[in-house]
Amino acid sequence: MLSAVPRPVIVRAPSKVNLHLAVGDLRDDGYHELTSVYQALSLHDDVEVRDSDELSVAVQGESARVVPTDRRNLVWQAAELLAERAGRDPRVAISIAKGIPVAGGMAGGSADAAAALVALDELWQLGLDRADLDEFAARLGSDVPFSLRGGTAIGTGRGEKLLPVLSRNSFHWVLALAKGGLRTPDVFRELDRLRSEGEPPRLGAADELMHALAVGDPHQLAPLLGNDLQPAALSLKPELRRTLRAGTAAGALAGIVSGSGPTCAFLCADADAAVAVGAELAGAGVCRTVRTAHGPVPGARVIDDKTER
Ligand SMILES: C[C@@](CO)(OP(=O)(O)O)[C@H](O)COP(=O)(O)OP(=O)(O)OC[C@H]1O[C@@H](n2ccc(N)nc2=O)[C@H](O)[C@@H]1O
Ligand SMILES: Nc1ncnc2c1ncn2[C@@H]1O[C@H](COP(=O)(O)OP(=O)(O)O)[C@@H](O)[C@H]1O
Repeated sequence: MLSAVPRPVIVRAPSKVNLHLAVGDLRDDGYHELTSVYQALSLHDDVEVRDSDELSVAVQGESARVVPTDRRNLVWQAAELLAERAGRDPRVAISIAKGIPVAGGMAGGSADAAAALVALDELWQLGLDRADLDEFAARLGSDVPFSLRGGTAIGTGRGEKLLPVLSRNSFHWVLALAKGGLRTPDVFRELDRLRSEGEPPRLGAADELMHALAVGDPHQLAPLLGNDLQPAALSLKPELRRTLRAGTAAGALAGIVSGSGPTCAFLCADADAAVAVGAELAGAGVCRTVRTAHGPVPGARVIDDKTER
């Protein structure tokens, strides 16, 4: 009798934008204390896992060339962690279809790590519960727990301690993808340098922003978006100032640098406005390429095939 070959598992994981990113002081462990309100966006990566003779990683799509395919890739580390827990060898071929810009401040690597955890739990039938997955996620990176959970959430600690945030309606975004990336540690370091020289203004509490999310009104939300890392990202990539100006000139309600950048995220009044802003921004020559997206969307989840929407 033929033994059944387990089918590959495909998991889709979202990108994120930080609607509010308040950065506190540098801790002894090298991380900064944060308050981050995350929203998961429809721009996504798909991660496929299948049984194989050895662990391997392949990457296609958005800037695939610059993504490592060895132990430096977070999906490799996720596979080793889960295999150790399951007491088995990580013999699995992992294939990543990237839609999320690499080193773009949109948590692409974290999305892939979260997707790999969910996919391998399914492939290897480990039956992990939410708490187990959260713990593995936090070991892989500060943003990975949010990539698992998705939706809209507030993160504290180094960003990994999450609580859901009530958010009504969908919000519509235009994303301006930059030429080249920014390394997250460099951006935090630049913020520390700017703070040692003077005091770039620090964000206050997120209460008003949370209220605007609960109401679901993009006009109310727009002026409340804020990111303490933005001055540092602009200091390292001054050309982003032009991108931000061009987005609001094109009709966006507001524009911010996404997380550690250099992607700029523009909040728009509705889906039609996002298409119009995207078209104008694409013609303005202020970024590498433009995408539209909406949020919130779910966290990493198994899908039947990559054509699923
Ligand atoms: C800034 C944020 C905002 O959501 O994401 P990105 O915009 O890069 O996607 C996150 O805090 C990034 O999360 P993630 O990319 O998972 O970072 P990690 O791998 O945990 O940390 C990479 C490095 O960033 C710095 N780091 C990260 C998180 C934190 N709270 N304080 C820090 O100082 C540290 O130098 C750390 O060594
Ligand atoms: N699966 C992955 N996808 C993208 N980058 C990855 C991945 N695994 C590890 N990396 C490394 O992480 C760095 C940060 O990538 P990414 O997560 O896309 O950006 P950000 O931290 O700005 O959101 C990349 O430059 C790359 O070297």
